[in-house]
Amino acid sequence: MHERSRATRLVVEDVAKSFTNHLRGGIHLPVVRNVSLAVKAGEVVVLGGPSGVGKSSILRMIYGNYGVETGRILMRGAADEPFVDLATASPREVIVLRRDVVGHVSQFLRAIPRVSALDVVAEPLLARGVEPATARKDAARLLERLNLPAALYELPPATFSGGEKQRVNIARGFLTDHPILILDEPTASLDAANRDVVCDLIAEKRERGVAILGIFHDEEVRGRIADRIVDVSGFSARERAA
Ligand SMILES: Nc1ncnc2c1ncn2[C@@H]1O[C@H](COP(=O)(O)OP(=O)(O)OP(=O)(O)O)[C@@H](O)[C@H]1O
Repeated sequence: MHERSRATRLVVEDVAKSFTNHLRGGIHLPVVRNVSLAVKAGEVVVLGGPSGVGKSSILRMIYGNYGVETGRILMRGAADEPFVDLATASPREVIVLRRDVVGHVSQFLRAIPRVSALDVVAEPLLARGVEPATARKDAARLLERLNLPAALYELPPATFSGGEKQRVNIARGFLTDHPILILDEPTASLDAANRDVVCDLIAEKRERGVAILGIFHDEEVRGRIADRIVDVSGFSARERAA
């Protein structure tokens, strides 16, 4: 079992994941097993290892997008709160954890038709009861920091460039103050200047005691932000190619 302290916010304990393809005669694809790691408040942990080893699958289990086969995923928002096991949480509990405890920036923005960029970013604040005018002002400030042209704020992001969509996605994930933040390659489609902004935003979250777990393929970004790299190869459930 992983060592836990008051600062621990996220614990992944003996988690396994495999996929079964029912359309292909039930082909069973083991991905990871015995995944165990912990992230403390104010710590940035990066998942490493080769393509296909299971990094994104681990993040998806932690955010509740993929079911957890075995093991536990414990999270809490503060030292004096009890841990909740996301692996066995009800859909309603998962919604509450996502609202209050765990934030997420995915690789791609899922744009909602006709909703403006500003409202896409402001939405998680509105869900937490923040005044619409305040939420939109905060959203605009963050989009400005990420160099999104103001002319785009009122437009739906569906037609934005890859990097513009990703900056809307980042702003949405960083605007709230979740105590745990899951980042799935947020800098992948960004230019150098905006990558710098995202590194600064991550450093600010860490300063404020957020526990961060992410995937970053960019070596330079890793070097700047990672307190620790966990190599997922150690949890691979596959036979190594000879
Ligand atoms: N929904 C799914 N159904 C079936 N197989 C899946 C599913 N999601 C992931 N996999 C498989 O699990 C394995 C691990 O994928 P995953 O995306 O977690 O790897 P990764 O380490 O994040 O890779 P990359 O660095 O290339 O993004 C892959 O072989 C992938 O095909």
